[in-house]
Amino acid sequence: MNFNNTWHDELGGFYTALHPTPLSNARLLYHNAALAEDLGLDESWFTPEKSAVWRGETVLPGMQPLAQVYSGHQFGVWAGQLGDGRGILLGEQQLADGRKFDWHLKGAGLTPYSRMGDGRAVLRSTIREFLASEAIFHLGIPGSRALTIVTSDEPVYRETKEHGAMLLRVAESHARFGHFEHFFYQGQPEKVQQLADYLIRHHWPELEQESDRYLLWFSDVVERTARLIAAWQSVGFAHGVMNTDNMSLLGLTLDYGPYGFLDDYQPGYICNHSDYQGRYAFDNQPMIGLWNLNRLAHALSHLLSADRLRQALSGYEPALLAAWGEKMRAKLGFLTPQKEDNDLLTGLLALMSQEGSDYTRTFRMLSEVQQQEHRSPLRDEFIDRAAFDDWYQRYQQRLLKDERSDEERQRLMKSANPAVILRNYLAQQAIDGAEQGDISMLQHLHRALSDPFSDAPEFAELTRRPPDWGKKIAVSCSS
Ligand SMILES: Nc1ncnc2c1ncn2[C@@H]1O[C@H](COP(=O)(O)OP(=O)(O)OP(=O)(O)O)[C@@H](O)[C@H]1O
Repeated sequence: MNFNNTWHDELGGFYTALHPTPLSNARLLYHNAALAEDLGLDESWFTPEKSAVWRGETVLPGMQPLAQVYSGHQFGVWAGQLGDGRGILLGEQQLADGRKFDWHLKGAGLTPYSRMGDGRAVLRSTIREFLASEAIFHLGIPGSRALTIVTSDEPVYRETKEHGAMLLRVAESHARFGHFEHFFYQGQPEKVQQLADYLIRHHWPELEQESDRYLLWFSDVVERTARLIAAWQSVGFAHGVMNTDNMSLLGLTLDYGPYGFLDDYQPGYICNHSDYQGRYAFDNQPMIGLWNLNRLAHALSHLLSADRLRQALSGYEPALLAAWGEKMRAKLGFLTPQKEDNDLLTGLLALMSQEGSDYTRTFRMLSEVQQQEHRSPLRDEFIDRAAFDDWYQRYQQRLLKDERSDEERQRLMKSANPAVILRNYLAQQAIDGAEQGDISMLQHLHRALSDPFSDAPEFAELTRRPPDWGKKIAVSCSS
């Protein structure tokens, strides 16, 4: 196991070095065996004796634990200094194949950036983050991943008393838009440049020798952000807290808090009950991505002229539309683009919104349709049958244009339309069980989310439409 910490070695002034503070009577509750294997960790790493690292009681050779400092805009307002208030970057794992992963322990105790917080995370939010990061990863969307969940007897107070917990999260990088904002607003443009150089050196090495490297790099950040948000929109994922301190420079999904996957298709869905204005509503995400990129561009204004920043930002909308269009065409089973595709897509989405159709189930049922099939079982899901029939007839005509077999199209559609998603009420069942010491639902859900495009009968009950109470679970920033 090979660890170092380049953030520590190359970015003095960007962090405070410190160790985690363990929880009382902490124990490993669950670990991600598939991820462990990918990271080269065998099962012996998860015995009680060797779990001290997951419990924050020890660090491995080569690790240099630290809390990063960053700032950010929260809910559209400059929030000033934030930083890792409850997370500690333990070190960076270097894998033999050249990949590199930050190991970050969330809920690891007080840091100089804890402000009014207690430095802790609770079991509920830790399980939510674990499951969501796995769900997103297996849907093929970039994001951090979760390796271990540690629970404890330490009481942590949110709305009620909860169990203190820790999550070991891995990500290619934890660099955030807020890192640049921090040094820009502190009047330290040389640090902005130092960080850009560091990121290019470690994550965009192919640009290092380019005279235009800052423009090329920022343009790629813009594109990655656009592609990430297009991917979220296609699977119905609402992040919930797209503050600039949660925006990854590498285009990863970071910080799974009060997120929600769409149940009913409501374009204006607000998953975060602390988001009173609906700033982070589902259909606002593409616009917020650009707003956040504009904040980042401002923080880079010593590195690039206003014209060049604008030039890079102008790539956002086309990149987002191209990525979203491609994903939505796959969801509809269109193999070669045709001019009527957009109308068919907006027609279906309008119908779904009017009817409150389940976003995931509707597309999955559409994946079963056969060419020239006059009556699809999907019809029974709609109250306005005439409107559905009209759309369906046009859809059938469109399918004929691809001249491919049903089998080929259905294969494409079933790899774009998941059967299982992480519905809030399912996550809540896993939490309720784990809080009583029963992790069977957590395991079951984790297995299902690891294979979201399959029709495996053992997961059939997870693909049902949620009960009404399940759609109303309130999720807030409290974590
Ligand atoms: N319980 C807490 N104690 C101390 N600081 C906290 C606590 N909860 C949140 N913070 C800090 O408040 C800011 C915003 O919190 P947010 O929930 O977005 O981040 P987070 O979930 O703690 O961390 P991350 O973004 O690394 O996943 C961050 O600086 C975070 O470290």
